[in-house]
Amino acid sequence: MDNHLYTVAQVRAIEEAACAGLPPGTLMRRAGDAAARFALELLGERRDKPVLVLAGPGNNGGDALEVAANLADSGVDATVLFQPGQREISDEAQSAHERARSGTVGFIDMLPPSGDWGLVVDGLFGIGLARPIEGDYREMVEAVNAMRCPVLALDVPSGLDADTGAVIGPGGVAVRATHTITFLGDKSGLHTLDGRDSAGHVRVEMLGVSPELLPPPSARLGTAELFAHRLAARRHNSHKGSFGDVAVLGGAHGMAGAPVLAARGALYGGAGRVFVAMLDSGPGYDSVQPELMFRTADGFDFTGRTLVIGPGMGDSAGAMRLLARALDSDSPLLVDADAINLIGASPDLLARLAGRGAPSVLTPHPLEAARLLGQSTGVIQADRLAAAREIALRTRATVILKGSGSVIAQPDGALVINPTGNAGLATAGSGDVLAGICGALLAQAWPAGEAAIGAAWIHGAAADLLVAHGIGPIGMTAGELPAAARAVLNLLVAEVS
Ligand SMILES: NC(=O)C1=CN([C@@H]2O[C@H](COP(=O)(O)OP(=O)(O)OC[C@H]3O[C@@H](n4cnc5c(N)ncnc54)[C@H](O)[C@@H]3O)[C@@H](O)[C@H]2O)[C@@H](O)CC1
Ligand SMILES: [K+]
Repeated sequence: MDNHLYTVAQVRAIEEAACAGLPPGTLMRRAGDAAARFALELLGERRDKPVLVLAGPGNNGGDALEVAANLADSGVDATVLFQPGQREISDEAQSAHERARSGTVGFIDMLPPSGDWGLVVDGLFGIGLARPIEGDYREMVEAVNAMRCPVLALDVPSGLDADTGAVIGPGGVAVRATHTITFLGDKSGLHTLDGRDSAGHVRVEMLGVSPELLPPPSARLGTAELFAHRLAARRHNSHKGSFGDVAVLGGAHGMAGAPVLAARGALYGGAGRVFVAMLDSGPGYDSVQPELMFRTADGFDFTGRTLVIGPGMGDSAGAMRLLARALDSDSPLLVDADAINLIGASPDLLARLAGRGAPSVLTPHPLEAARLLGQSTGVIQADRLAAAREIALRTRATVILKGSGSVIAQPDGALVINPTGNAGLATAGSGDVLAGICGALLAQAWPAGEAAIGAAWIHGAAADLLVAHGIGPIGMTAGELPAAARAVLNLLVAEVS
């Protein structure tokens, strides 16, 4: 399947199974063929420009040597900088080396100070990188990252952990590629944390391996197909009661903006009616969005309403009481921001969350996730998939761990990485809007898992739509997201109707 993600251990197992039925070197040759074709595509009209191929000490370097030989066979001026290590290279890489040497490939042993390359192919390290990149290799990576031309990474951008998306450190570096062709299965690390910046556009090349050899994926990449069956055109004969009520609970004194943004997210996400139940006295209405109904949280009836709790809620005793009441309710519940911090500090609130019967979604950013697990943010970011899964297991809730490549984890351990969105979302209030959109989907009776996957996808696609119209990423504001999310949602519904 297109959206399956595998761990490095799984890819190694796929390789082993595939190799068993093939003559030696077959997979490397296939990788070299596919990557050379991709390189030619990227060169396009600029085939007269020289291509620099960096080949490292392992089989990733072998792939690179195959690419160089293929490019030379196609008439491209290919130059290889081959940097073997202390150890002997594999037989396959040795054959690739001999092949490249026997043709018109040029070999250099250091990078020229300048070069007008049409493309750089990064074949320094793949899934076998075991420690931070240092010395000559580091200089090569830094030189590539300073170049302006397209960079095609083979399998994995050198320096990146293909499982976690972290730059392998301490003090490591990673290639920032414009494109990555990844072999024998897509990998989670290309899509979260530093993965998106390092990998660029990812193409998956299965090297002709039979689908029967593939294990169940360890995670999936989010796609609209994962929630498309929840998208339905609205019946003419419907009314506001048909699409559920959302109540945003939060808004301590001086913090009314966050719940209002969440409420707008819920309104544009299609909820029938949206309330803002303020902890402390706040605005009586939103002059930009007068459709929102303001109430005081004290005594507000939760019955039949989807609750979004936390935006701008603070950590007062009143906030804790309100949260306990929401957790004990039968309402679908989205827990965000300050409410997550309160749960992180209180085993009692955590137990109430884990014991809920109604759907629950948690939307922590890495710092909130760290508080929940009693860890540092560094530990969370070092393995975002593991952290999201652990929170989902402990809370029995669906979790959206926000950040580049948000990770959605279900209590049964299933993982999805959201592929939409851009750096414009790194702005105050964008998380509040996400919470509101997810609340709206819950209110429209989407199960928690699909609501979380759908909300993350739509929220990111809204930001992508804004960028496509020149609104961001720089200067994009959270207040611009709800209307864009509405456009995305209606486009999706039109596509499936
Ligand atoms: N796994 C597969 O099925 C296939 C793998 N292929 C390629 O082979 C790659 C994996 O090959 P390898 O296992 O040889 O791994 P790599 O080529 O990623 O690198 C491993 C080599 O680098 C050395 N090394 C690791 N970290 C280092 C560091 N920081 N500084 C210096 N040297 C370091 C190791 O000692 C070893 O020699 C894949 O990423 C892919 O590109 C392809 O040929 C196609 C098939
Ligand atoms: K690489």
